[in-house]
Amino acid sequence: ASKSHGMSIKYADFVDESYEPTAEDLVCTFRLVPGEGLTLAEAAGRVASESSNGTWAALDAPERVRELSAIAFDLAGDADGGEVQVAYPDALFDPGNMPQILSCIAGNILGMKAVDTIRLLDCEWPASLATSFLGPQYGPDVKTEILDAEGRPPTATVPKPKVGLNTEEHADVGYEAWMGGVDLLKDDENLTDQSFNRFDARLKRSLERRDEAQEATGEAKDYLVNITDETNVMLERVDEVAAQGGGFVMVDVVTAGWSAVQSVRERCEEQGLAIHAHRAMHAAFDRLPEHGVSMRVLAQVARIVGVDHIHTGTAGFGKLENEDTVGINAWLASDFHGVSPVLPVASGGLHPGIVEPLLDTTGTDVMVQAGGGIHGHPDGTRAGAKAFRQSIDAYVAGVPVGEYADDHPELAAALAEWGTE
Ligand SMILES: O=C(O)[C@@](O)(COP(=O)(O)O)[C@H](O)[C@H](O)COP(=O)(O)O
Ligand SMILES: [Mg+2]
Repeated sequence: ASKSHGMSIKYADFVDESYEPTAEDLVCTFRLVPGEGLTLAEAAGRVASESSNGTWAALDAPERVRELSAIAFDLAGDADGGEVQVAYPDALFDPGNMPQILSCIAGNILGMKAVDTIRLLDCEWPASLATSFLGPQYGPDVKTEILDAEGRPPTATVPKPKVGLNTEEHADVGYEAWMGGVDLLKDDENLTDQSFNRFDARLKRSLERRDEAQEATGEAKDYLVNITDETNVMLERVDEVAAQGGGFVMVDVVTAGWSAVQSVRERCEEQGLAIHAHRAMHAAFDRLPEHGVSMRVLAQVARIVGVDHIHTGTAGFGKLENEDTVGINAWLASDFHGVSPVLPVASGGLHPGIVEPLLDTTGTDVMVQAGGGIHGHPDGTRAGAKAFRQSIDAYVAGVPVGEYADDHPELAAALAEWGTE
């Protein structure tokens, strides 16, 4: 039977340099190096085609199918590489389904021979897609709606060693840190439900100690308990945290996957819990500048799906490589189709001596987390927590940290131990 629709679509049809995107388009910016023998336009056509509704063979398709095709435009560069914009009509997507959207814009195209390397750098999201998800329930409002951290960065601490403490030891570390002035105890990413520190017992005992510390300090305290596991288990744990009087859950959003995060977000809506997003494995996507998916796009996805906090790095001050912390934080706080902002989290190698340059760079609308930078304090956890809180209080008061340490011995000991770099 001969081709009947009269409309054949081939790679070249997916490029229109003069295309003007509409408000209904999802516009993605890619950095790519064309595969051998291809021009930038030829590679861009293949990217737009394969990430929307085309393939390598010329196809016969009715007009209405053609309307779902993406368009590559605004090509900047040459056969050695460049940046390409691709506009996807929102009708291509399944609103409220993040795995489907990512299967288009970050799917097979990352493995095509038509490009030597390709990186999804940024997205301009249409309101139709951005608002088809729940978005954050609290965002930065956790500072006042759940915690007593108005006008300052909330602080969190991960007990270190990362895993191995038993339930009582874990809750003790929490109590000491809370008594020292930290707002949030946080589980490490690899602490879930191991036999030496079971989830249920850890949750119950940590919240009991939290209640004691709240009583003693008069300040709201809470627990970023790691619920990451199989989705149904995570949903049960959301209910358990709410039943036990916790205000937050922590989810490793990259390893758990966006489908699971969406389900947890729905359950947290019912239970009124805030979601702390850890991002272990993000570097598999975003570390190499010429390939993968940028942390900026991962942060956009996290905001749209609806986490309240997400780790975005330490702007180069800590122990981990980070990309564009300040730019990503600015986007997480920006106006975005009425979707709530997200509170960025600075974490990884932080200690009281680098809080000042960090906040000078990021501003104070961040959460700051220190594990080693508190529990490694020469005088132990409570002194470490005090020193960390003192470095925040010094910054908010506008007093140089060295000067503040003059009459804050815990801070002085931390600066003596780790310096200010
Ligand atoms: O395991 C760790 O390394 C941490 O608990 C920090 O511990 P320290 O405070 O002891 O360094 C966090 O998981 C990282 O900060 C995550 O990286 P990011 O924030 O970049 O996602
Ligand atoms: Mg960790």
